[in-house]
Order: sequence, then C-alpha cells, then structure tokens
Amino acid sequence: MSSRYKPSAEPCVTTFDEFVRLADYSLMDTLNADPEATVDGNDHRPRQVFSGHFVPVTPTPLAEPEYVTHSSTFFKELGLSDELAFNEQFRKVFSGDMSATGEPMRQFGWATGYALSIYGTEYIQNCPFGTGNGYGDGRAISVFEGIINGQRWEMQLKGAGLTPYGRGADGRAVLRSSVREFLGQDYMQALGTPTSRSLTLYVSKSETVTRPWYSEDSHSSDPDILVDNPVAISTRVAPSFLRVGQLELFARRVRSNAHPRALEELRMIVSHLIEREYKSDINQNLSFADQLVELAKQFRQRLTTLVANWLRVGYCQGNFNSDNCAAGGFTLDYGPFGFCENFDPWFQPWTGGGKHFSFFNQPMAAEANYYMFWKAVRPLLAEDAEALEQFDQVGRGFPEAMQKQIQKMWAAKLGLTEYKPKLFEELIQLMIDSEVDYTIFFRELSQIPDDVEPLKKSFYLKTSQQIDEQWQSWLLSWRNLLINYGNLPEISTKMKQTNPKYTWREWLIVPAYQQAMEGDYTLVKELQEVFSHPYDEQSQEIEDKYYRLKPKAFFDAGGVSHYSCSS
Ligand SMILES: Nc1ncnc2c1ncn2[C@@H]1O[C@H](COP(=O)(O)OP(=O)(O)OP(=O)(O)O)[C@@H](O)[C@H]1O
Ligand SMILES: [Mg+2]
Repeated sequence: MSSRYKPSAEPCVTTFDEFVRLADYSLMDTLNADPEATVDGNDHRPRQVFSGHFVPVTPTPLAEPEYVTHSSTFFKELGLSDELAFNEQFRKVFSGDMSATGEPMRQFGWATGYALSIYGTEYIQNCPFGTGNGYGDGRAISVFEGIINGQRWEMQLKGAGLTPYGRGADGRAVLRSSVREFLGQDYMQALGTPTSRSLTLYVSKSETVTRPWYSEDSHSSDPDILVDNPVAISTRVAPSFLRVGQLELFARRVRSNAHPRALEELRMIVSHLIEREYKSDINQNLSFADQLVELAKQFRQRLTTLVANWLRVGYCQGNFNSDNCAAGGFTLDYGPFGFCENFDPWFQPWTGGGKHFSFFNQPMAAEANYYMFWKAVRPLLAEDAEALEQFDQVGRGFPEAMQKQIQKMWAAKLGLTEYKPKLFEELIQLMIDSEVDYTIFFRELSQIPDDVEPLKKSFYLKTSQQIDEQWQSWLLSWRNLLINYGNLPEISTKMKQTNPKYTWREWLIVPAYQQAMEGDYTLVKELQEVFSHPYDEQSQEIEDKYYRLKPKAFFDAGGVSHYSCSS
C-alpha cells in the first residue's frame, strides 16, 4: 500500500464538515446489504446472516471517551490537519457515536461476515449456530468510505460494540490490546511493510470489561487472573478490509447451494476486491476471467513480498488464519503478534498459535491462505478452461514465488545481490548457537565487522572459543563476497536501510499501556516517536533505552514473552 499511494504535502482538511464531505459510498453501494438487516443499523444481537455482503450496524459509543493519540504521520499523508483529532464531532464519530455525522456520511456503519480456515482446513464450529452464518466482524465496524487525495480509503473502528457476529462476546477491545494494535500498525508502516494504518485511539474514562490476564511476575502459560480493563476504540484505515475468509464465505455458499444468488454474490465480492485493491494493477479491459488470472498473480506477488518482509523485520503475526489474511496483501489483525528478540526460528508469542503459525513457518501459513483464496475464486472460472488452467498454474507456482522472495530478502539483509545457500545456512546455525538478538545482530552486522567481538553485543549466550572461530571464518567468507561486490561503506548504508535499529520489545510496550491505563500517555507517545524512524540513529538516551537485549527477568514471563488472549 505504501508504494502505491502518493501522500499529500499540505493539510487541507481542517474542519469536521470538510471531512464529512470526503465520504463516498459509491463502491460499497454496488454490493448487497443483508436483506434481513434493520434500516437504522440497530442490530446488535448475535444472529445468522444468510446472504448479502454487509450488515448495516451502528457502533456503541464509548462512555466518556478521552483522546489517547492519533497518527500524525498518517493524518499528514491524508491531508488532515492535526486539529481534527481534537475536534468534538470527529472525536465523537471515532469513539463510536455517529449521531454527529451529516450527509454525505451516514449515521450507521457496517460489519461483514467471513469464514475461517486454519492452515487450510475449513472451520464452522467457531460459529455459534454451527452453520458459518454467524461468523464475521464481531467488534469491528466500518464507518467511512471515501476518496482522499485520489485514493479510496475505508475507516474501521475496532472495539466498537456488538454486531450480529458478536458470538456471545462483548464487542469491545481493551486499552492494552488497542495500544498494541495502534503502535504495531504504525510501526509496520514505518518499517516499509504493507499494513492497515492507524488513525486514532480513544479510551473510555468509565467503562471497563474483564479479561483473563497474567498476574505480576507470572510464568504461567495461561492467564491466571481476571483484570478489569478500560475499553478503547482504535480506528484503522485501509483501501478495504476484504479478507481471504470473506471470499471463502461466499464460495462455501456456492458449493452448498445455500441460496439462488450465491454465485452472483461471489462474483460481486471478487470483482469488488479487484476494484478496491487491484484497480491500478489490473487492466479493466481484460475479460473477467483474465482479470481473475491477473488477480491471482498480483495477490501472489503481494502476499509473498509481505511475508518476506515479516521475516526481514522479525515479525510473527501469531494467528495467520484466512480470516486474518487481507485479500489486498497487507498486514491485518494485530492481535497476538510479536517481534522476535532472542532468535528462534519457531518463535511464537501466542500460546494458541503452535508451530504452524510460528516465525519461520509463516511462508507455509501464507501458502495455506493463498490456497483458500485460490479455491474460493476458482468457481468463477468454470466456463473458461484456458483461463482456469492459467489460474491453476499461478496457484501451483506459489511455493517457488515465495522461496524467491525469501531468498531475495535474506540476500538484502546480508548486503548481497544474490542468495548464497551455504553461507545462509551456516549463519542461521551460528545465530541459534549464540542465541542472538535478531534486530541487534543484523544491525551490528550492518557495520560489516571483520571480527566477532562487536557482534557479541547481540548474543544472549556466552560463546565458546570454537563458536567464535566459526564466526571468524563465516565473517571472512561473507566479507570476501562483499568486497567482490564493491564499496563496503555503501553496502553498509544499504544494509542499515534493510535492518532496522529499533524493534518492538514487548517489555518496553507493557509499561506504556500500563501507564496509559492510569491516564498517562507519555510513553505511548514516546514509542510512537521512536517507531516512526526505526532505521535511523536516534539520541543516545533513546539508544540506551531501546537498543537493548531483553532482560533475563522477562524470559518466559506471562503477558510479555507469551500471551494466550489478545483482545
Ligand atoms: N470482544 C469481542 N467481541 C465480539 N467479537 C469478538 C471479540 N473478540 C474477537 N471477536 C471476534 O472473533 C473473531 C476472531 O477474533 P480475532 O482475535 O481474530 O479478531 P479481532 O482481533 O477482533 O479482529 P480483526 O481480525 O478484525 O483485527 C473475529 O471475527 C472477531 O470480530
Ligand atoms: Mg481477526
């Protein structure tokens, strides 16, 4: 997304009325609303939604909302002035009260249904009705679609109260998870990894919900206490929030002949996906079948690049199901995510995520999600054998395309123009043997040292003389390759643009959300600032605080090293 969108230079929207006038629902209106929906969006009880692409629903306003923060960077890109975040009507809308809006913006939002596949296996038990018709946005409600600086954006509140897809939960998000999502999303953008974007964050001064969590110094795997948390609404923004799981829902209905318009609704949602996410990359003059072949290629390209970027920056999504996989190919759902500190290829902060969603397994998880996408779109090609064959071929090529992107990424991390398998495998083994800090290691390596000593700053283990010798010989082979490529200072500069200096360290995030729960947002703002320039050298004070190995006390700490619940 970042590369396709040209940000604005000057803020031009300063009043709420100007903002409202940017609303444009012309694309959403080409889709089908649930025919059983209420006209006023008063639709907050769990129920089955049998057809249609969205359900109009009003958010539930936060009681006594207070401003926590907004993304100044993104406001600037959108051409919104910072004042707007403090505007009374704007604050109302983005804390869930749509009564303040006026035409062309509507006074209700919308939620969408989707299906779930975990690692390529279809699930329906997660729907309380056992049919799949009650699963979807249980607490996310979109409130705005409009064109800003030539780009269509959708704005979605998370934690905005119940929808028909609430499944017996409360529709809320707590401040802890909202701070994490807001900061994580902004940070990913600054890392140059495609992502949904953070807009605003508001908290309730009086409403709380109870969630299982970890007591202080707990080393338990599962939460051991119940905690009252303030509820919050964060707003995220993307060209669309279409997920692979959404396409699957409509394809499942086609397969089971759920209703007479099922195939047409599938066609509509896929063509909507092209319009919303791939318009600039797919020639609209092609036949629909050929557009689908292009869609398969483009999505493959985006998804493989995305996952290669995740590996580059040490990110583990944690729960990369098809319903957490944006069909536009960007990062979505900052729930049980984490960033790898002490290097472990199978790093996984979410206790429910298992090995299959772990750090180095993400390419496999992506392949499973891509397969579900492929399977969902395929029925639309039934009548064009030639296009179907091409479409299938693109699908079969996923593992190879993924591998290419990953190799390109590892080469770039090492300052090489070409992937060297033996060199890479030896490096990974040494990284494991020395238990390196993923970020500090690659950043120190970017200085292109000729000796292992400076790298030791990133080691969690004290290494033996034998390991040190292996490092020396590895460094020698690597440096010889680099010298053949050219100028070391130039390579070093490039490596520093690939290997960030500042990473997400959960033990430095915890104090920020804890402080925020007391009404003090200083640390949230400080993190926003640090995370907005992750590749830059920052002040000595920031370096001393944030460019640090994880302290021993936080290894295996519940809520820091691992978490079972993210909401
Ligand atoms: N507190 C809640 N109330 C209602 N529904 C919820 C709640 N928490 C999660 N859900 C729903 O359960 C499903 C799975 O949850 P998951 O944690 O993947 O999503 P999420 O973090 O809410 O959302 P998203 O994928 O929109 O970022 C989602 O459809 C979500 O809307
Ligand atoms: Mg989700």
